[in-house]
Amino acid sequence: MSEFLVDWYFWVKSLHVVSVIAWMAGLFYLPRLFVYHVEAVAAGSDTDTLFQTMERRLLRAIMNPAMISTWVMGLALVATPGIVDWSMAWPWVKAGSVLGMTWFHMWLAGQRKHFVAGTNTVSGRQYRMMNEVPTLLMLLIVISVIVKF
Ligand code: HEM
Repeated sequence: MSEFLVDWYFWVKSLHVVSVIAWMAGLFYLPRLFVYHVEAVAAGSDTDTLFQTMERRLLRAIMNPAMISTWVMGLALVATPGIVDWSMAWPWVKAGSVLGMTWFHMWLAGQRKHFVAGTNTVSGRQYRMMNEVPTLLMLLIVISVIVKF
């Protein structure tokens, strides 16, 4: 198994980065959709239904598969011999940050359900502020994995 992971290292890492790009696109875009949904759309209108469809498809067709693939490829890289040195700080910073990113994904999925049920209480301003969470975590993750402090 170790030999297999070493042989496929660059392919696995390429798929990891491609999955990350798709996941991050959704993590940045879905809160923006929520901002417009809460500020400009009347509950029960045709536009409300349209936004709910866009949000459901973005989450189910892009973000969920991309998150799973990011995790699977990332854990395969962790299991590849010689890649992660747990005595350094960067793997811990990255691990904490990806757990934070996964929590943010789950939070967005929960908010989508609130829009469907008509029970959303989060304002457009709060969604704008939450939109900074993936930006900060992405900075931490990319610096960790490239600078390797
Ligand atoms: C979800 C769990 C994740 C795990 C377990 C994971 C793990 C890893 C590991 C072990 C590497 C290999 C490092 C190396 O080859 O030296 C890596 C590479 C990389 N990861 Fe992740 N990662 C995850 C999520 C993410 C996320 C969310 C991002 C971006 C926001 C990200 C961005 C990258 C990048 C850009 C690289 C390539 C770095 C390089 O080759 O220099 N990863 N990841």
